[in-house]
Formats: sequence, C-alpha cells, structure tokens
Amino acid sequence: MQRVFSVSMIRAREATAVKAAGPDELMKRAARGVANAVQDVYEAGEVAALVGGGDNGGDALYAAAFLRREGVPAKVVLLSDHPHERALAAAREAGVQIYQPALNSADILPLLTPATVWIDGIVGTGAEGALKEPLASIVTTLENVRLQLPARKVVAVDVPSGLATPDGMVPGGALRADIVVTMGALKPSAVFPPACYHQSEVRLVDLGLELGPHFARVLEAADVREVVAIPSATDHKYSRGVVRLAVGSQKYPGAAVLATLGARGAGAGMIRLVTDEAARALVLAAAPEAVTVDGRVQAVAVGCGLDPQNLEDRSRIATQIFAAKVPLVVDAGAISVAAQLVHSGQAGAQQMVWTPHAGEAAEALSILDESEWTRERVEEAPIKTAMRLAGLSGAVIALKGAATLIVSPRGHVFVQAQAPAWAGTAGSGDVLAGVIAAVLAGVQARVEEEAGSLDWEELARAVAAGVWLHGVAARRAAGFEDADGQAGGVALRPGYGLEGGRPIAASDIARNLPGAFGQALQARKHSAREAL
Ligand SMILES: NC(=O)C1=CN([C@@H]2O[C@H](COP(=O)(O)OP(=O)(O)OC[C@H]3O[C@@H](n4cnc5c(N)ncnc54)[C@H](O)[C@@H]3O)[C@@H](O)[C@H]2O)[C@@H](O)CC1
Ligand SMILES: [K+]
Repeated sequence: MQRVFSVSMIRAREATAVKAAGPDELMKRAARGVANAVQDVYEAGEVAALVGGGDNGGDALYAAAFLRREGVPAKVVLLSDHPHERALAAAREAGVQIYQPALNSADILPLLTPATVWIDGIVGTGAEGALKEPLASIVTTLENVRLQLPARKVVAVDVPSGLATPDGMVPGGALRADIVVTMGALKPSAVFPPACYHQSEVRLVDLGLELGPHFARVLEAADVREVVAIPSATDHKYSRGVVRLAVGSQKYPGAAVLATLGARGAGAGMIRLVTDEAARALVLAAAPEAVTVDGRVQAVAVGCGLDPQNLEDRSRIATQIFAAKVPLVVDAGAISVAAQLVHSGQAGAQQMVWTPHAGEAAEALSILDESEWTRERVEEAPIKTAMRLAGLSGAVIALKGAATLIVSPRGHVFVQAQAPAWAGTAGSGDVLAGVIAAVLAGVQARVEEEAGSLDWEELARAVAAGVWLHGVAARRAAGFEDADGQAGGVALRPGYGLEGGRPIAASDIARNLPGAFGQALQARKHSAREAL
C-alpha cells in the first residue's frame, strides 16, 4: 500500500526532521535520489540543472555536485539570484559549471538545448499556486522545446515545478517529467489528475518522516490479495459470492456479455443474469456458466447497456435500485436515474457504488447540485468533484479515468492507475462494472457468514481492488506482463506513463482477469517467502 499525504503535513514533518538531522543532511539524501534517477536515464552528453531560489534548488545543486564527481558533465543554470548558498558552494567545489543567465527564454534556451537530461529544481512544495512570471513563461517555453526533442529526459526534484497543489489541480504551465523523485512521502500531485498526468514515474526518497493521517491510498498487489475471495475446501458457489447483473438491452446486447465476462473473470461464484431476450442468447453463447434464474445474491450491478431514455430500461434500473439489499454497482445510464432517485429522496438506504466517467459525473452533479456541471469542470479538479459527488449521493464514487479515484461518503480515498491508455476502449467500463460486482459479492458473502455488515472503508477498498484487477488485466492484455506498476523499488509507474504496448479490446481485458487475479495472489507468496 502506498500512502499519499497533504503537502502541508509533509512540509511540517520535514521541518521537524531537518532540525533533528542537522544542516543539509536530508537535502543530500534527497539529492542522492535525484542523482540516481539521472544516472538511470543518462546515456551521453551533458546534464543541466535548473535551479530556483529555495531548497528545491538546493536539492538540484547537491545532485549536480554528486553527478559531476561521478564523471557526468553536469552544469547549473541559476533561475534565482538567491540560490541555496551551501549547496551552490558544494556544486562549485565539485567542478560544476555555474551559469546565471538573464531571466528570459532567449538567454536560457541556448544553455539548455545541448543538454540530454534536465533536472527541474525550480520550485517544489514552497511555491503556492501557479508559477509567477518570468518563471511561468520560461517553463512554458521549455515544455514546448521538450515536446520537440522527445529524446531529452526530465528528472523533477520533488514535484514538477508549479504542481505542488493540495488536490492535483494544474494552475498554470508545467514541465512534464519522465521521473519525479519525491521526498519524504507521495504528494497529491503524484497521484491525482490532472497533475499526475505530467509525470511518467514517481520515485520516493525515504527521509524517515513521522507522518500523521494520510489523504489517500494506492492499493498494491498484496493489498488486493487481502480483499478478494479465495475459495477454501468448504466453499461452494453460494459462499464465494453470487452476482446479479441487470445489464444489456436489445439496443446494446454486447454490454451484457462484457459485464458477465468481467464478473466471471474476477472469480464470482455464480452470475445471475437479468436481461433482454436477445442479450440473453448472446451471453449464454459467450458464458454458458451464467444463470438466468433470479434468486439470492450478494452484490448487484445495474446499468451497462441500459438506456435511461427507454421507459422499459428505466423501470428495470429503478427496480434494482429499490430492491437492492446488498452492495449495488450503478454504472453508465443507471447513474443519472440513481441521481434523480437520490435527489427526490427515494433511494440511498443501501450501499451503492457509482462508476461514472467525467461526463456521467457532470450529469449526476447537475441533478444533485442544482448547478451546471460540465465534463471540463469535472476534469479540472477530479478529486474535489468525486468528494462532492460522494457527499451528495451517499454512494462510493469510482470516478473513472487514466487514474481512477475511489471516494466513500465518509472521506476514504483510493486512487488506482494500473491500466495503460489502451484500456480506454468501448466496453471497458462494462467489464469493470462486472469485476467490481464480483469482488463486492465475495466480500459481502464473507461478512454475511460472520453475520456482520460491510463498512464504508471496506466497501471503498473492495472497489479499489476491482479497479486494480481491471487495470492489471488491461496491462497484461496490452503486453506489459511483468508488473502492476508498483514493484521493483519503484514507487509508482502508472499505466498512463507507459510507452509501447499494443491495442486491446474490452474482451481482451476480461480474458486477462484470471491472470491479474493470479498476480495478486503471487504477490503475497513472494512477501511470505521473503519473510522466512
Ligand atoms: N530543507 C531540506 O533539508 C529539505 C528540503 N526539501 C526540498 O525543499 C523543497 C521546499 O523548499 P522551499 O520551502 O525552500 O521552497 P521551494 O524551493 O519549493 O520554493 C521556494 C522558492 O520558490 C519561489 N517561489 C515561491 N512561490 C513561487 C511562485 N508561485 N512562482 C515562482 N516562484 C515561487 C520562492 O521565491 C523561492 O525562491 C521541497 O520541495 C524539497 O525539494 C527536501 O529535499 C527535504 C529536505
Ligand atoms: K521541482
């Protein structure tokens, strides 16, 4: 499990740690991490460190000093007239060339274009809001140059400069980083969109900080293993979790197939299908395991392939929402119906999970919030939006995107970004709804056996586990078979930062679910072996 903390918490605990460790001790540790990342991407040519006037620049200066001593031709381009004094002296002493150009792009660019690696040490967590001029214009120009020369690598110190926002918002221009070497703990910009999309990989340098409550969590394989139901000798199809899928219509029969394959691949004990006649035949051809007789279930998914404009579909959706006594996944067209029912006080007693994409979230908020919401407004501040929607709906919200945010009405936050960009394809969401329902059914079956009930934390965690399985399945389908993006000493290598791969279809994701499931179980085995 990775934990994400607020910028203010990290800064406060860093200040205490700096006092205890003595001058520049932690800064040198941070700089060591930056220098290591540069060494990993460096091939030839020179390295240029962009250095601002705070401790973020100090990290970059010490990193340049380390690199120079290791034989890498490193130079420093000062973007402030008050750089960190001791760090600057250390860089000078190591033989690093120091430049202090006038603060405009015309003077700065000729120093940077020959370098193959840039270190972004302009500002870190000390900057509030968007970068001020002239740094804002300089960074925008640098980003344009970087886009034209993609072979150049950028290693950012702590955060891409200007992105240390409390909620992942991007207030102005930013320089995209191949690697962010972040200090002490993961900050919101490392995981929350849109800021997180400005970086391909985030590495964490441990400063031994004593941190308080986290803001958000990222599940890893071993955490997913703790959530999913693994059958024992005495288990049977009912005790493993039964799912009802109220999905698919004459208009969209394929959605029923994909949701069924999703639930099947994620280990449902049994799938009860409530669907249109045409869809039923298709599903049974693709998944003869599905049962078309309704009965007792531990989780329900409704909405995939249902059209809320169609009266028959609408009534099927409302029936499921009224009748559900177990966790209910509300997907696609069913979300706006659920929002209307919540708004008129007719739904909300049971535990619901809504799985909107940005457009569906905007539609639901326009109903519940009584103000105009657009997709763009959602995408500017997804975590704030998801929290608002969770509060207004009383449901766990899984706001889908390259990074999917899972938020409970009680403020539990998970963020998962295993899936590569290839996963954004038609029907991918139908598979996800089936996966989440299957995981929830397993968890619900377990608590029912213990005569307990699911709390919001468990519910949100189970949804996050479903998003992990779907994302890792997509990663495997697209040819990234080795990892879930958090292994091998790397803090985060999210799917949206991956290069390469291959096109996938929603059914490919479903086919890879058992492999993803196995990957989660494997993780546990590895750590058990290591513990011996
Ligand atoms: N002191 C230490 O030993 C450690 C420091 N750390 C580093 O220190 C950073 C924080 O350092 P600081 O608190 O000095 O702050 P920063 O270095 O992040 O930023 C301060 C500088 O940015 C300028 N600035 C502030 N807001 C701005 C804006 N909107 N536009 C343009 N410029 C702006 C300030 O004038 C100042 O020069 C962390 O991000 C991290 O990189 C970490 O390495 C941990 C250890
Ligand atoms: K930075």
